[in-house]
Amino acid sequence: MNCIVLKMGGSILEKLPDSFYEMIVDLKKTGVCEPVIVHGGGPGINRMLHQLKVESPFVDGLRVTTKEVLDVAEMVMSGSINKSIVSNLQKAGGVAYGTSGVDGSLLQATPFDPTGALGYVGEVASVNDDWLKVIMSHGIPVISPIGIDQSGQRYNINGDMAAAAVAQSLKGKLALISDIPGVMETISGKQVIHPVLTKEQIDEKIKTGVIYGGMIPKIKSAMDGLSAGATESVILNGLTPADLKNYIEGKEAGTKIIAEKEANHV
Ligand SMILES: Nc1ncnc2c1ncn2[C@@H]1O[C@H](COP(=O)(O)OP(=O)(O)O)[C@@H](O)[C@H]1O
Ligand SMILES: CC(=O)N[C@@H](CCC(=O)OP(=O)(O)O)C(=O)O
Repeated sequence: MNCIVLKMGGSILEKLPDSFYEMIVDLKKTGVCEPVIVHGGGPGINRMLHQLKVESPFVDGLRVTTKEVLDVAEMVMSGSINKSIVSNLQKAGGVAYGTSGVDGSLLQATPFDPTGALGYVGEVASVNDDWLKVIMSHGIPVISPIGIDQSGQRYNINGDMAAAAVAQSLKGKLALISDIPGVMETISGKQVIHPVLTKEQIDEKIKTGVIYGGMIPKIKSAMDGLSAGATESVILNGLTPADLKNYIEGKEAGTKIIAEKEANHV
Protein backbone atom coordinates (compact mmCIF):
# COMPACT_ATOMS: atom_id res chain seq x y z
CA MET A 1 0.00 0.00 0.00
CA ASN A 2 1.31 3.44 -0.92
CA CYS A 3 0.90 5.15 2.41
CA ILE A 4 2.63 7.84 4.40
CA VAL A 5 2.70 7.92 8.19
CA LEU A 6 2.91 11.53 9.33
CA LYS A 7 4.03 12.00 12.91
CA MET A 8 3.06 15.42 14.21
CA GLY A 9 5.19 16.49 17.14
CA GLY A 10 3.66 18.25 20.10
CA SER A 11 6.02 21.15 19.44
CA ILE A 12 4.08 22.19 16.33
CA LEU A 13 0.53 21.01 16.93
CA GLU A 14 -0.71 24.40 18.05
CA LYS A 15 1.13 26.22 15.28
CA LEU A 16 0.27 24.15 12.18
CA PRO A 17 -1.43 26.28 9.51
CA ASP A 18 -4.77 25.24 7.95
CA SER A 19 -2.90 24.66 4.68
CA PHE A 20 -1.04 21.77 6.30
CA TYR A 21 -4.28 19.93 7.12
CA GLU A 22 -5.67 20.79 3.67
CA MET A 23 -2.61 19.18 2.07
CA ILE A 24 -3.15 15.96 4.04
CA VAL A 25 -6.83 15.82 3.09
CA ASP A 26 -5.81 16.41 -0.51
CA LEU A 27 -3.38 13.45 -0.48
CA LYS A 28 -6.27 11.18 0.46
CA LYS A 29 -8.81 12.72 -1.95
CA THR A 30 -6.50 12.65 -4.96
CA GLY A 31 -5.20 9.17 -4.12
CA VAL A 32 -1.55 10.30 -4.18
CA CYS A 33 -1.05 8.25 -1.02
CA GLU A 34 -2.94 7.13 2.07
CA PRO A 35 -2.14 9.42 5.00
CA VAL A 36 -2.03 8.00 8.53
CA ILE A 37 -1.41 10.38 11.43
CA VAL A 38 0.38 9.58 14.66
CA HIS A 39 0.79 12.48 17.06
CA GLY A 40 2.78 13.39 20.14
CA GLY A 41 1.94 15.92 22.81
CA GLY A 42 4.99 16.40 25.03
CA PRO A 43 4.48 20.16 25.67
CA GLY A 44 0.75 19.66 26.48
CA ILE A 45 1.62 16.88 28.94
CA ASN A 46 4.31 19.11 30.49
CA ARG A 47 1.79 21.93 30.99
CA MET A 48 -0.74 19.68 32.70
CA LEU A 49 1.91 18.04 34.92
CA HIS A 50 3.20 21.50 35.86
CA GLN A 51 -0.30 22.58 36.92
CA LEU A 52 -0.57 19.42 39.01
CA LYS A 53 2.95 20.06 40.42
CA VAL A 54 4.14 16.61 39.31
CA GLU A 55 7.78 16.25 38.26
CA SER A 56 8.54 14.17 35.15
CA PRO A 57 12.20 13.90 34.19
CA PHE A 58 13.33 12.65 30.77
CA VAL A 59 16.06 10.08 30.09
CA ASP A 60 17.45 10.29 26.53
CA GLY A 61 14.24 11.97 25.33
CA LEU A 62 11.85 9.51 27.05
CA ARG A 63 9.63 10.64 29.93
CA VAL A 64 9.92 8.65 33.16
CA THR A 65 6.27 7.56 33.50
CA THR A 66 4.72 6.82 36.89
CA LYS A 67 1.08 5.73 37.12
CA GLU A 68 0.04 9.34 37.74
CA VAL A 69 2.07 10.59 34.74
CA LEU A 70 0.57 7.84 32.55
CA ASP A 71 -2.95 8.97 33.44
CA VAL A 72 -2.09 12.56 32.52
CA ALA A 73 -0.36 11.55 29.27
CA GLU A 74 -3.40 9.52 28.24
CA MET A 75 -5.86 12.27 29.18
CA VAL A 76 -3.96 14.94 27.26
CA MET A 77 -3.01 12.94 24.14
CA SER A 78 -5.97 10.59 23.66
CA GLY A 79 -8.35 13.37 24.72
CA SER A 80 -7.94 16.99 23.70
CA ILE A 81 -4.95 16.70 21.33
CA ASN A 82 -6.35 13.76 19.37
CA LYS A 83 -9.73 15.44 18.97
CA SER A 84 -8.26 18.79 17.93
CA ILE A 85 -6.35 17.10 15.07
CA VAL A 86 -9.50 15.24 14.01
CA SER A 87 -11.49 18.47 14.00
CA ASN A 88 -8.79 20.35 12.04
CA LEU A 89 -8.79 17.62 9.35
CA GLN A 90 -12.57 17.71 9.16
CA LYS A 91 -12.54 21.51 8.95
CA ALA A 92 -10.19 21.02 5.98
CA GLY A 93 -12.85 18.88 4.27
CA GLY A 94 -11.65 15.40 5.24
CA VAL A 95 -13.09 12.54 7.25
CA ALA A 96 -10.86 11.61 10.19
CA TYR A 97 -11.13 9.01 12.95
CA GLY A 98 -9.36 9.51 16.25
CA THR A 99 -8.17 6.45 18.12
CA SER A 100 -5.48 5.63 20.60
CA GLY A 101 -3.24 2.58 20.53
CA VAL A 102 -5.48 1.20 23.28
CA ASP A 103 -8.61 0.97 21.10
CA GLY A 104 -8.78 -2.40 19.37
CA SER A 105 -5.25 -3.00 20.77
CA LEU A 106 -4.02 -0.97 17.83
CA LEU A 107 -0.59 -0.59 19.48
CA GLN A 108 0.26 -3.74 21.42
CA ALA A 109 2.99 -2.72 23.84
CA THR A 110 5.67 -4.15 26.08
CA PRO A 111 7.78 -2.27 28.66
CA PHE A 112 10.58 -0.32 26.99
CA ASP A 113 12.96 -0.70 29.91
CA PRO A 114 12.97 -4.14 31.57
CA THR A 115 14.74 -2.70 34.65
CA GLY A 116 11.63 -0.64 35.34
CA ALA A 117 13.60 2.60 35.73
CA LEU A 118 11.43 4.39 33.14
CA GLY A 119 8.15 3.13 34.65
CA TYR A 120 5.23 2.72 32.25
CA VAL A 121 7.13 3.65 29.10
CA GLY A 122 6.25 1.19 26.37
CA GLU A 123 7.47 0.16 22.98
CA VAL A 124 5.33 -1.29 20.22
CA ALA A 125 5.46 -5.09 20.02
CA SER A 126 2.93 -5.25 17.18
CA VAL A 127 0.39 -3.12 15.34
CA ASN A 128 -3.15 -4.37 14.76
CA ASP A 129 -3.07 -3.38 11.12
CA ASP A 130 -6.32 -5.21 10.25
CA TRP A 131 -8.11 -2.70 12.45
CA LEU A 132 -6.00 0.15 11.09
CA LYS A 133 -6.89 -0.76 7.49
CA VAL A 134 -10.59 -0.76 8.39
CA ILE A 135 -10.22 2.82 9.64
CA MET A 136 -8.19 3.76 6.53
CA SER A 137 -10.96 2.47 4.29
CA HIS A 138 -13.31 5.05 5.86
CA GLY A 139 -11.05 8.04 6.43
CA ILE A 140 -7.79 9.30 7.90
CA PRO A 141 -6.70 7.55 11.14
CA VAL A 142 -5.35 9.85 13.87
CA ILE A 143 -3.49 7.77 16.46
CA SER A 144 -2.54 8.76 20.01
CA PRO A 145 0.58 6.87 21.18
CA ILE A 146 -0.75 5.09 24.25
CA GLY A 147 -0.35 1.31 23.95
CA ILE A 148 -1.75 -1.68 25.81
CA ASP A 149 -0.54 -5.17 26.72
CA GLN A 150 -2.50 -8.41 27.02
CA SER A 151 -3.18 -7.86 30.72
CA GLY A 152 -4.78 -4.50 29.97
CA GLN A 153 -1.85 -2.44 31.28
CA ARG A 154 -1.42 0.79 29.32
CA TYR A 155 1.91 2.38 28.39
CA ASN A 156 3.14 5.80 27.37
CA ILE A 157 4.92 5.42 24.01
CA ASN A 158 7.09 8.09 22.44
CA GLY A 159 5.18 9.41 19.41
CA ASP A 160 8.11 9.01 17.03
CA MET A 161 8.58 5.37 18.05
CA ALA A 162 4.86 4.67 17.64
CA ALA A 163 4.87 6.27 14.18
CA ALA A 164 7.89 4.21 13.09
CA ALA A 165 6.15 1.00 14.19
CA VAL A 166 3.01 1.93 12.23
CA ALA A 167 5.07 2.82 9.12
CA GLN A 168 6.96 -0.44 9.22
CA SER A 169 3.76 -2.44 9.73
CA LEU A 170 2.11 -0.73 6.72
CA LYS A 171 5.39 -0.79 4.74
CA GLY A 172 4.92 2.91 4.11
CA LYS A 173 6.92 6.11 4.24
CA LEU A 174 7.62 7.78 7.58
CA ALA A 175 7.64 11.58 7.86
CA LEU A 176 8.45 12.98 11.30
CA ILE A 177 7.03 16.51 11.35
CA SER A 178 8.55 18.82 13.95
CA ASP A 179 9.41 22.49 14.52
CA ILE A 180 12.92 22.34 13.09
CA PRO A 181 13.92 22.27 9.40
CA GLY A 182 15.81 18.98 9.84
CA VAL A 183 18.90 17.80 11.68
CA MET A 184 21.02 20.90 12.23
CA GLU A 185 24.68 21.35 13.07
CA THR A 186 26.96 24.32 13.45
CA ILE A 187 29.99 23.80 11.22
CA SER A 188 32.73 26.49 11.13
CA GLY A 189 30.35 28.97 12.80
CA LYS A 190 27.58 28.37 10.23
CA GLN A 191 24.37 26.48 10.90
CA VAL A 192 23.69 23.81 8.28
CA ILE A 193 20.77 21.41 7.76
CA HIS A 194 21.86 17.93 6.77
CA PRO A 195 19.84 16.87 3.70
CA VAL A 196 20.75 13.18 4.23
CA LEU A 197 22.26 11.18 7.06
CA THR A 198 23.31 7.54 7.33
CA LYS A 199 23.15 5.39 10.48
CA GLU A 200 26.91 5.71 10.94
CA GLN A 201 26.76 9.53 10.82
CA ILE A 202 23.81 9.58 13.21
CA ASP A 203 25.56 7.37 15.76
CA GLU A 204 28.55 9.70 15.65
CA LYS A 205 26.38 12.85 16.04
CA ILE A 206 24.61 11.37 19.07
CA LYS A 207 27.98 10.50 20.61
CA THR A 208 29.35 14.01 20.09
CA GLY A 209 26.17 15.72 21.36
CA VAL A 210 25.18 17.32 18.01
CA ILE A 211 21.95 15.30 18.30
CA TYR A 212 20.42 15.42 21.79
CA GLY A 213 17.14 15.40 23.75
CA GLY A 214 13.92 14.78 21.79
CA MET A 215 15.92 14.39 18.57
CA ILE A 216 17.41 11.13 19.90
CA PRO A 217 14.19 9.01 19.91
CA LYS A 218 13.13 10.83 16.72
CA ILE A 219 16.21 9.94 14.71
CA LYS A 220 16.45 6.44 16.20
CA SER A 221 12.81 5.85 15.20
CA ALA A 222 13.58 7.06 11.69
CA MET A 223 16.49 4.58 11.49
CA ASP A 224 14.62 1.68 13.08
CA GLY A 225 11.56 2.21 10.89
CA LEU A 226 13.79 2.11 7.84
CA SER A 227 15.64 -1.07 8.79
CA ALA A 228 12.39 -2.84 9.76
CA GLY A 229 10.27 -2.24 6.66
CA ALA A 230 9.34 1.44 6.27
CA THR A 231 10.25 2.43 2.73
CA GLU A 232 11.63 5.91 3.56
CA SER A 233 12.21 8.07 6.63
CA VAL A 234 12.43 11.85 6.71
CA ILE A 235 12.40 14.66 9.30
CA LEU A 236 10.44 17.71 8.09
CA ASN A 237 9.39 21.14 9.33
CA GLY A 238 5.63 21.47 9.75
CA LEU A 239 5.83 25.24 10.00
CA THR A 240 6.75 25.47 6.32
CA PRO A 241 4.13 23.24 4.62
CA ALA A 242 6.06 23.58 1.34
CA ASP A 243 8.52 21.09 2.87
CA LEU A 244 5.90 18.32 2.93
CA LYS A 245 4.75 19.23 -0.59
CA ASN A 246 8.35 19.17 -1.88
CA TYR A 247 9.01 15.86 -0.17
CA ILE A 248 5.88 14.25 -1.67
CA GLU A 249 6.95 15.54 -5.09
CA GLY A 250 10.37 13.91 -4.66
CA LYS A 251 12.26 17.19 -4.17
CA GLU A 252 14.83 17.87 -1.45
CA ALA A 253 13.28 18.72 1.93
CA GLY A 254 14.27 18.26 5.58
CA THR A 255 16.67 15.47 6.53
CA LYS A 256 16.32 12.09 4.86
CA ILE A 257 17.63 9.05 6.70
CA ILE A 258 19.15 6.54 4.34
CA ALA A 259 20.62 3.07 4.51
CA GLU A 260 24.42 2.79 4.30
CA LYS A 261 24.29 1.12 0.90
CA GLU A 262 22.36 4.04 -0.61
CA ALA A 263 24.92 6.53 0.68
CA ASN A 264 27.34 5.65 -2.11
CA HIS A 265 24.83 6.92 -4.67
CA VAL A 266 24.18 10.31 -3.04
N1 LIG B 1 20.91 18.35 15.79
C1 LIG B 1 19.66 18.76 16.04
N2 LIG B 1 18.97 19.40 15.06
C2 LIG B 1 17.71 19.85 15.30
N3 LIG B 1 17.07 19.72 16.49
C3 LIG B 1 17.70 19.08 17.49
C4 LIG B 1 19.02 18.57 17.30
N4 LIG B 1 19.40 17.97 18.47
C5 LIG B 1 18.40 18.13 19.32
N5 LIG B 1 17.38 18.80 18.78
C6 LIG B 1 16.16 19.13 19.49
O1 LIG B 1 15.14 18.23 19.13
C7 LIG B 1 13.90 18.94 19.16
C8 LIG B 1 12.85 18.16 18.38
O2 LIG B 1 12.43 17.07 19.18
P1 LIG B 1 11.08 17.19 20.05
O3 LIG B 1 11.09 18.43 20.87
O4 LIG B 1 10.86 15.90 20.74
O5 LIG B 1 10.07 17.42 18.86
P2 LIG B 1 8.56 16.97 18.67
O6 LIG B 1 7.80 17.45 19.88
O7 LIG B 1 8.21 17.71 17.41
O8 LIG B 1 8.58 15.49 18.50
C9 LIG B 1 14.27 20.30 18.59
O9 LIG B 1 13.33 21.29 18.91
C10 LIG B 1 15.64 20.55 19.20
O10 LIG B 1 15.54 21.20 20.45
C1 LIG C 1 7.65 7.89 26.64
C2 LIG C 1 7.51 9.31 26.21
O1 LIG C 1 8.44 10.09 26.32
N1 LIG C 1 6.32 9.67 25.70
C3 LIG C 1 6.04 11.00 25.26
C4 LIG C 1 4.77 10.96 24.43
C5 LIG C 1 4.49 12.26 23.74
C6 LIG C 1 5.46 12.56 22.62
O2 LIG C 1 6.17 11.73 22.10
O3 LIG C 1 5.37 13.87 22.28
P1 LIG C 1 6.28 14.70 21.27
O4 LIG C 1 6.11 14.09 19.95
O5 LIG C 1 5.70 16.04 21.36
O6 LIG C 1 7.72 14.65 21.75
C7 LIG C 1 5.88 11.98 26.44
O7 LIG C 1 5.38 11.58 27.49
O8 LIG C 1 6.22 13.17 26.26
